Amino acid sequence: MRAIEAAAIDSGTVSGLDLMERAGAAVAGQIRLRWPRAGTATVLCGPGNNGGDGFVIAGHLARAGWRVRVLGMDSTPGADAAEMKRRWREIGPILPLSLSDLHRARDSDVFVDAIFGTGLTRPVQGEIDALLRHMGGSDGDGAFYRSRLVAVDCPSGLCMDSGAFLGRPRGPHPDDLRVALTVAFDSPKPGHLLERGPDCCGRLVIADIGLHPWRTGIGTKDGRRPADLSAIWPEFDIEDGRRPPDATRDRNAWLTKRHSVEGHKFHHGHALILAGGLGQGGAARLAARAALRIGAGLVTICPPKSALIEHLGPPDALMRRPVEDANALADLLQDRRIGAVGLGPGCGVDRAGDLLPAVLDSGRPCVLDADALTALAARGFKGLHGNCVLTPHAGEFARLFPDLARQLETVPQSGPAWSRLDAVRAAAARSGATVLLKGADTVIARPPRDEPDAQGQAVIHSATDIPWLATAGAGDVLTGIIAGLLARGLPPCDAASIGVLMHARAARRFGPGLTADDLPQSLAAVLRDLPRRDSPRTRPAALLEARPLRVWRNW
Ligand SMILES: NC(=O)C1=CN([C@@H]2O[C@H](COP(=O)(O)OP(=O)(O)OC[C@H]3O[C@@H](n4cnc5c(N)ncnc54)[C@H](OP(=O)(O)O)[C@@H]3O)[C@@H](O)[C@H]2O)[C@@H](O)CC1
Ligand SMILES: [K+]
Repeated sequence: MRAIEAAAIDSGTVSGLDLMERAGAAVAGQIRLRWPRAGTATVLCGPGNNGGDGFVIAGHLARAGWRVRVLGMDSTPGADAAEMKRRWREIGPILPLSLSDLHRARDSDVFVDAIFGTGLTRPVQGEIDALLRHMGGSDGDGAFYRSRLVAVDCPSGLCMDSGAFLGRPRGPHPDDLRVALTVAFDSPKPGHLLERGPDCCGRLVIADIGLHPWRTGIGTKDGRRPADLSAIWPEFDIEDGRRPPDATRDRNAWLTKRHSVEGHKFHHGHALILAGGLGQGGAARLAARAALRIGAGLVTICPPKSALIEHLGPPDALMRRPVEDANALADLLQDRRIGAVGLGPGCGVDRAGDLLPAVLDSGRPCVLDADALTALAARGFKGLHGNCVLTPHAGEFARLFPDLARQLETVPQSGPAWSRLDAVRAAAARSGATVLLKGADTVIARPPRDEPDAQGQAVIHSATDIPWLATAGAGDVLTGIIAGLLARGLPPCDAASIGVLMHARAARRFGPGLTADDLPQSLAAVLRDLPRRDSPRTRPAALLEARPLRVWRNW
């Protein structure tokens, strides 16, 4: 964000003051949309540009007839924020940013948190810490403030690179400041989407403050993007009322092609799902059904001979082929038409460990999950290659990368804090495979291509609105979706990120009461509703993602 902002200011087209004015106006506009009747507002302003935005908000609300109280600090080192402070002083006074002055403002309809934004570098301390804890609720009236709090860019104290509160143990904490509405600028930051971010930010509105030309590179001198924001924010995850970008519609057309274009089934790929011993076949069958639904032309489930009987029921579209051991699998994989392999769900650790070398030696794109990950943790990463996708949940991640998992648990003392994004990127670089760390805030990273120290592309898929997806077998379905997409020819990182997106959409579409068996069926409805190039009109409902993010323009 800093790089994009700097590129915009360097171009001479906009000044920092312009951006601050647009940012403040956007927040004031959102407040007036949510609280249409002018009331009483208390604006809490910190020392930096976040505080500068606060002075602009105060001015806009005052001109709209609100009774505005501003609590601020003596020191405002930045020139832009100092100018906005000076302009506010022409309208009204600035009271000290203290707990006692906050208590005197209990009659407010709205409290604006403009204390710290993206510039937070260390844990908040002293009087401001006490004030934030009070509003957070551990020793105050949290529910009272929460329903009235609007955060500028983020709730103060939250690190925007990680979604962790600096100076606090990872995970929910009674002191965490949670707000009703967060208005952030241009793009969501990782901290809005990871860890505590989704819960603490409340409703997240992304305000467009005119930085698009510099985000996309149109406005920069060399046409380059100053930062690759798509790395953290897949564009197809936004619902902003516009037509989806062409790339999204092309992708959607590709996803649904299997169902609309004539072609030989082998053109759509052949996925192999390896299954385990008798009585363990459900997980692999869930994966196989999902691979079929996402459009793989052929899917074969491969249990040992003794367990074949378990797979003789529906779905009839599924092919069965016994695979006794690694040699039999290596023979089978001589067939070049087999495009991808799924290994792990219900396989048993011993069998997964036995089959793993044959899968890896074949060089075939593969998804390694569940028991395959346990086997991998025991044998090490040798043989993994760029076409492998690992899909660990937190526990499996800790077994595979214990040091990275430990680092994720330490109390962050300075910003930017080590984040899930950092951890998964490091895991991808170390293992040489695409790594997908499952959770409500899923992170996917692919290994850096050339330079060993470079960071590979990464994607965050934050979906805290579908808690019912945490159900037995949901992970097995994800394995199957990704295996199906790999078989159809998608590169591993795309297969993983589109797979997670479709998986979440299927769950959202079905709603509460979901079991993993319902997911493959629900996928069909999701595919049917994808807006395509040939769609008569876009269907915003199909674009509605994780937590609805709205892009709002006011300039
Ligand atoms: N992105 C955009 O396009 C636009 C962004 N805009 C806005 O700018 C915001 C970012 O502004 P920012 O960089 O000035 O940082 P901000 O969060 O205000 O605080 C930094 C100050 O706090 C201090 N400080 C830090 N930690 C501290 C602590 N624990 N305890 C005490 N002090 C601490 C730090 O001082 P220092 O670390 O040097 O001691 C510094 O003085 C961004 O969130 C958005 O609202 C819009 O105006 C325009 C368009
Ligand atoms: K803030």
